[in-house]
Amino acid sequence: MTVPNPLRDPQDRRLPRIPEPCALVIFGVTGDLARKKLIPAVYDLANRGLLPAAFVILGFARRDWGDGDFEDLAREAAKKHARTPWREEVWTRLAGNFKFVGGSFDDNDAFDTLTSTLDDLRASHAIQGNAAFYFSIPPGAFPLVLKQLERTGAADNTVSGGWRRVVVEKPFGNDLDSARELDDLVDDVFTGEDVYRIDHYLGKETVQNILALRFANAMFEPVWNSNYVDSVQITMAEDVGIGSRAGFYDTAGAARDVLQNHLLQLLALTAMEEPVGYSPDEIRTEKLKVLRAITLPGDLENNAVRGQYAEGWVAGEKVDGYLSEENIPAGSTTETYAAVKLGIQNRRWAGVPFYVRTGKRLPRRVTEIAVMFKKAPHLPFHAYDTETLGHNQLVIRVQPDEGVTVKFGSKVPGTGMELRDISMDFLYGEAFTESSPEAYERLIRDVLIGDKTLFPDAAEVEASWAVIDPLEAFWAGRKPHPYAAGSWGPAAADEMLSRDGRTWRRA
Ligand SMILES: NC(=O)C1=CN([C@@H]2O[C@H](COP(=O)(O)OP(=O)(O)OC[C@H]3O[C@@H](n4cnc5c(N)ncnc54)[C@H](OP(=O)(O)O)[C@@H]3O)[C@@H](O)[C@H]2O)C=CC1
Ligand SMILES: O=C1O[C@H](COP(=O)(O)O)[C@@H](O)[C@H](O)[C@H]1O
Repeated sequence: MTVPNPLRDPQDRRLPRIPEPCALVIFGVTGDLARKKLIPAVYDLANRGLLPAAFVILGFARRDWGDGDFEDLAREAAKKHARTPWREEVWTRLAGNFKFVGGSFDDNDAFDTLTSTLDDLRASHAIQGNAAFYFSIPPGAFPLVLKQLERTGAADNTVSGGWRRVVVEKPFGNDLDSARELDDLVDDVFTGEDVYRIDHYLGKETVQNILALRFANAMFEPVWNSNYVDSVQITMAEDVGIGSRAGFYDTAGAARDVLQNHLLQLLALTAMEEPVGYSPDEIRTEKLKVLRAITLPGDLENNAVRGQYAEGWVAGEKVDGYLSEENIPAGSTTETYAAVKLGIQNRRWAGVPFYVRTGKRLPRRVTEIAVMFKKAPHLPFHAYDTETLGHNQLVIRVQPDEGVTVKFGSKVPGTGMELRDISMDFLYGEAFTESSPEAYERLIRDVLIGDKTLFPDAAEVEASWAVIDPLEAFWAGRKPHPYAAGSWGPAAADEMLSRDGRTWRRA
């Protein structure tokens, strides 16, 4: 046992901390994310007893609503999407704490009303001046809402007498330049330490477990490098299409929507060095070194593939192609699939390709990180006995079958010496009685208690755009490869790996 160093591990994380009295202000409270994730997460926190006794949830949207209308929407959303069981008594306690302000982002009166509502709550000692502003709104509206919060003084924690924090959804910017502009603006309006750039993948239990797996054990780290690893495959596949998000999605595409953030964060956690301690700064320092060391191959023509789904069949159901989705402009060349080979220029990973792919309308929803090991340098068996042996694999199954799989060769029972690959599985559902909190539940609580460990900082976001920008520039003006909905993406993505003598793992 050593004396704890408060810089390396600033808090005892075994005990759940209850936030101070506060308000959570959600902009875009009628939207998809707020209804499916944020409001249910607030209910789950209440259900687990992790909200302060004095807590107000304040919704803002373009509706002529009273507090009761908002409460009705929230109840329906929580009942439908919460992870924890429905308990009427929990809802009853939460229910009196809903407030609603209606208006558009360019409506000064609405923001004045919002600010005076927060002032009244502080004056009545309901929230002690503490408030977190959650931007669950189209990314293009971030600057306007920031300016409104600046104009009204609502962002100013010296005036409010408590803390004022802001949670900015992804994508943070549209490229490196716009991310920098947004960084400047958000740091002007709030102080840097009060800005939470959210990437909900970091709130997933299985993603946090990457560091535990790698650094709490002795057996993985010695082989976690280019001496033993042949390649790494990171897959984020979705069976859904773009749903009702055409307006946002068509301006973004798969690379900006998830590659720039979720997938590069998964890559950073997989490839980073051991942090000095489990504190926000130490972890970000190591992730940032990886993000800055990422390179795109010179030959992008053969190593970066973008695709767009055409009509097809998913889970036995005929579905439209992207171009027939509601509100998608005719002839759109936005990609719904992206696959790219990345390198990491450091001693640990030089020469190891990281193949990263994501797509909508693929056969099933699965996110995983597969570390593919090199083949054994020599086998003392006959070649015909080992025909079915592949690479050893360690697969971190992020979702939906949360767990870890290790794949290795084993003797087939019998008198001969035939070898075959087998799998050893760790399943969360079998190993733990505790249920995983939903990512947003974890992250909202972190915002309210002021823990930034799981939030990327400006430098990480900028380093990620520096990877994506040249890719987008290369793709500009090129048509994506069509792929049938329900397939694993364009043939060009398979060819990309086969040129390297590899195949995609069947996820
Ligand atoms: N949906 C998802 O699965 C995920 C979304 N995100 C991010 O979350 C954010 C929100 O996404 P999502 O919920 O899907 O978006 P939606 O389009 O479903 O919702 C947007 C919300 O913003 C409101 N809004 C838009 N314009 C204005 C305006 N001028 N004035 C007032 N309110 C306005 C809408 O209100 P109104 O009802 O009046 O139109 C609505 O409540 C985005 O940044 C997205 O990238 C991140 C991860 C996942
Ligand atoms: O951020 C986003 O993530 C969702 C997928 O999230 P998951 O937790 O269900 O894996 C994706 O559908 C959406 O396009 C993207 O904006």
